[in-house]
Amino acid sequence: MSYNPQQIVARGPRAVAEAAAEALDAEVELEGTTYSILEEDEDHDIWRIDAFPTAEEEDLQIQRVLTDFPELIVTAEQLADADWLAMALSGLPPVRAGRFFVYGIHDHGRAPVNAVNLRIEAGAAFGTGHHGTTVGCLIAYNDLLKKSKFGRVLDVGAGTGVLAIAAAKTGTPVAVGTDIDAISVRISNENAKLNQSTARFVHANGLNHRKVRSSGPYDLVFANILARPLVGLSMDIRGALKPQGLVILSGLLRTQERFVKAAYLSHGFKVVRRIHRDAWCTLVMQRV
Ligand SMILES: C[S@@+](CC[C@H](N)C(=O)[O-])C[C@H]1O[C@@H](n2cnc3c(N)ncnc32)[C@H](O)[C@@H]1O
Repeated sequence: MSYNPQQIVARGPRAVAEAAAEALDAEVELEGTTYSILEEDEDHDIWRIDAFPTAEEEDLQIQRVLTDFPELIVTAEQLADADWLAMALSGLPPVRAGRFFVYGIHDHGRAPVNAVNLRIEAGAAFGTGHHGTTVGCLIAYNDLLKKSKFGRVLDVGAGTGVLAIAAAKTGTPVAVGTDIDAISVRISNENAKLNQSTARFVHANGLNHRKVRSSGPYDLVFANILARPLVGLSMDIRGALKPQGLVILSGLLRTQERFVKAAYLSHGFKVVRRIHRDAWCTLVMQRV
């Protein structure tokens, strides 16, 4: 029987929600699972995890991990088929991160005149700007832009394309993105057109594509994936960067910061900055 997609929501205090997020991340079988952790109610210390399983086994495994945290109140809602993720995200508010304002169709008309407006439709791709990792990348990039311009930017694991589109909309003439997921590549290219940006996306595992090689070397690489693939890609990212080039790494939990940092330090990078957001860490590192 086919699986009816559900949205699993778990609410509780920050420390418990963060511990549960770490437990989800530690499950190898859940490596590809889409979930987010956000502060819902600051006054009452209520944080929430939203998880979007796509198969029965994944659903059961998420629920099993969450039962180890009895302080969390867990609910599950049945979602309609097809564009279930877009539907789940359609009620989300727009996000402001530095100069960037990320919004969906439902907030068309609310885009401020003094912001770099990024209209991002999620469909089945990750990266509406609501996740701590995406926000971390946008904030890091926003601050780098105060001092530098980036002629060539690569976005590894583009999702909706939000980061490469942000680069193209802030003066980067060459912005290229890759994703291992063909649907994300299609959505990213659609979002690039929607935003009248020159960013272009190709289907690739990591940096392994002719267009990635021919468009480099890069001044800046974004890589918002997960800790283990980030470590695996560290040599390729170094090879794609110009000397003194920067990489913005995200997708790692705070608890994984040391592991990822060590790999990049050993390949000739230095730490420029780190940003903590929710349970997540964003690292800015420079090729030395
Ligand atoms: C956490 S999302 C980030 C999306 C977007 N860049 C953002 O910041 O919101 C990670 C994306 O990386 C892609 N991905 C995972 N492993 C990859 C790999 N080895 N090569 C390319 N893309 C990969 C996933 O398909 C997913 O779309």
